[in-house]
Amino acid sequence: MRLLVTGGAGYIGSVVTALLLDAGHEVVVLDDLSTGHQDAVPQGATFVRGRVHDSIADVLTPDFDGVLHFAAFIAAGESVQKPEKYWDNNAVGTLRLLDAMRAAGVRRLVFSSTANVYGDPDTVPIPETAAVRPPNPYATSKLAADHALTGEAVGHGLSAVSLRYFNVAGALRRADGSMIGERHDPETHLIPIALQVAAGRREKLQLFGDDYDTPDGTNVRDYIHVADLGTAHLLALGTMDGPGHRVYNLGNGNGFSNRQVVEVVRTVTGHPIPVEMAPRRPGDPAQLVASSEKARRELGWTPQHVDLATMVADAWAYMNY
Ligand SMILES: NC(=O)c1ccc[n+]([C@@H]2O[C@H](COP(=O)([O-])OP(=O)(O)OC[C@H]3O[C@@H](n4cnc5c(N)ncnc54)[C@H](O)[C@@H]3O)[C@@H](O)[C@H]2O)c1
Ligand SMILES: O=c1ccn([C@@H]2O[C@H](COP(=O)(O)OP(=O)(O)O[C@H]3O[C@H](CO)[C@H](O)[C@H](O)[C@H]3O)[C@@H](O)[C@H]2O)c(=O)[nH]1
Repeated sequence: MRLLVTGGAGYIGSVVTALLLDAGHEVVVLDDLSTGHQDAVPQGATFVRGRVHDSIADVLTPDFDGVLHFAAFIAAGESVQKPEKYWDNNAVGTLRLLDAMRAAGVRRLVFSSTANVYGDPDTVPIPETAAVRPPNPYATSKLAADHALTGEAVGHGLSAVSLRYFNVAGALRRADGSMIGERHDPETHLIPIALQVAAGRREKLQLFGDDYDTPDGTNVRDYIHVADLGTAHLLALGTMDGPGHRVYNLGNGNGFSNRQVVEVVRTVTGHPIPVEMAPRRPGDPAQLVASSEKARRELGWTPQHVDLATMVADAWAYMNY
């Protein structure tokens, strides 16, 4: 297929681009480099620098078979302080993409949604049928985009899949020995921050809140290896023929508290990780753990790297690569 990847210079988009190229697809990456890196775009992809809002109508010609839409701002905490930044980039950007797809007659779309839309769920692990209670503007902006996809499928025959990623970690090891991984600046995610402490690039890690209703009081998250996440995109693309919008949760069904994550980082790196308790970060749900039964059943998805220590080891190898 000839595919457009928005956000393909970012962490997950660059990994998925590599997997698409390895599978024989032709890939054009559209990215404004607002948080991504041009050197992260895998060799073999065509790179176009541009913002979705301004460039998508020119880039998306009718010869494309589909779009994978990763371009977004991703920091849930920041979104509480700057909601307009998230609504504009994540919700409005997706509307502009849908306009361009409609105009060009391109019908397949795989969208990066998020576990964050569930907020504080009634049941854990969380199925796709759970009530959505987005706890911050990042999550509301992503949920709005999900709803826009549903309307587009009904009104205009779009074939769309929203993949609701839980917490993505690790790095891709390619056949030639090269690696692709997470390189956010500033970094906001727990595992890479803990690894920066291990590497001596930060003095300590702040843990945001230990008074949640969880076993040790810190937030619980479900971590998924970026390579397994990438595979799900290829499987989803293979199932998209007719109109409709499907949603899949992608996680491993194992919850790790923030304290447990830090312990795994200590074990894997062999470095002490000094921790300082800090107040809660606004907009953080207490506990997010996935049920991915639907993805396993309908997409035939079977994650291969379910061990958190493997994800941390791969992220650590990438940091030292
Ligand atoms: N990282 C996670 O744990 C996680 C979890 C759930 C969902 N997601 C979703 O996955 C997607 C990718 O996340 P990531 O961690 O790779 O983030 P990232 O910041 O590494 O990548 C996003 C990329 O999109 C580009 N971009 C942003 N806005 C753009 C725009 N308007 N036009 C063109 N390019 C634009 C950035 O330059 C960057 O390269 C996002 O949509 C995010 O919401 C991520
Ligand atoms: O320095 C830090 C960084 C994070 N945390 C805590 O670690 C946990 C995980 O936080 P991350 O920022 O690593 O990840 P989030 O769970 O907030 O969100 C991530 O995963 C979501 C899906 O669950 C989203 O889609 C989002 O893009 C992505 O940032 C949270 O309890 C957070 O408060 C700390 O204690 N200290």
